[in-house]
Amino acid sequence: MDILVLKCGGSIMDRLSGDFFQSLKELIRNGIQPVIVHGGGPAINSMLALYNMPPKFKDGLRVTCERTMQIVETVLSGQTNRKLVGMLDKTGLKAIGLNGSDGKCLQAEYINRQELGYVGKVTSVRKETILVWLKEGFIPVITPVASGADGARLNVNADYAAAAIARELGADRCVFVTDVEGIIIEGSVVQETTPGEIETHISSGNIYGGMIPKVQSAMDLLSEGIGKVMIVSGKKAFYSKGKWNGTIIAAKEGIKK
Ligand SMILES: Nc1ncnc2c1ncn2[C@@H]1O[C@H](COP(=O)(O)OP(=O)(O)O)[C@@H](O)[C@H]1O
Ligand SMILES: CC(=O)N[C@@H](CCC(=O)OP(=O)(O)O)C(=O)O
Repeated sequence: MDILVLKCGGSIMDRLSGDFFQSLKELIRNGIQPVIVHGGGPAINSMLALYNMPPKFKDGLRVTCERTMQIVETVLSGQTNRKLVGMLDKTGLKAIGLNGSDGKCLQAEYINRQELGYVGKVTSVRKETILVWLKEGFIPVITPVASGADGARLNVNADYAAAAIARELGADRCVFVTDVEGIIIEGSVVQETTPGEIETHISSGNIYGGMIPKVQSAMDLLSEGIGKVMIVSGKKAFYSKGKWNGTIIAAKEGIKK
């Protein structure tokens, strides 16, 4: 079974194009089984604003108090996940929404409870909860909320959640869908890059902000044997007529997309 883990970023969630869904259809026709993990940072920020709660981040992770955690779960699980499952359904694709804490699919530990509150790092993925749906021909759509050992819900960065899921499923490919066409350096989309080049671009400030958890996850996955990691845009086709569009990050040069 060829599995593709696709992370859909909050930056693009409301702007996913018809071509994006056509790409998914073509992949499925070619025997690839997608698993989707979604984000939703901007939607969480909008809901927090309604409660006059300014968003706070530390090293790219949301500082999450108990009240914020309730809002994170309400927005991600109750709105974003529903919306995405609805869009897939409308396109004629069978999808099933899962909260990461359903069936203890995602288990996590606190990263630093004092500094970040209810923020987790995935420690294990119960893959049966995902595989059971794949076998039935559904696309699992997973919200990055995990169960902590103490029963608390933990907020997990969606890029890292997608990487943990790709790793556990032994996915063939992990694709980060975002609002840019790939890694852009000096105004041009890079077609292919390697961990060595990425480290240089991070040091020079050419890769920054929300792109960092994606390339960090990519480098971790490559070192663990997931051979193909991509950054693609949700505004256009990321796969069409058997060809991939976007940046491929490969362990060494010359890996075909
Ligand atoms: N070198 C780069 N190439 C492209 N985008 C970059 C780069 N460095 C930083 N970024 C930023 O990363 C953003 C994508 O990350 P983010 O906003 O967190 O999206 P998502 O919600 O999809 O995870 C881009 O919109 C861009 O502003
Ligand atoms: C701990 C942490 O930061 N969690 C993220 C989860 C959502 C997410 O990752 O959404 P994007 O993919 O849109 O960034 C958050 O609360 O925003």
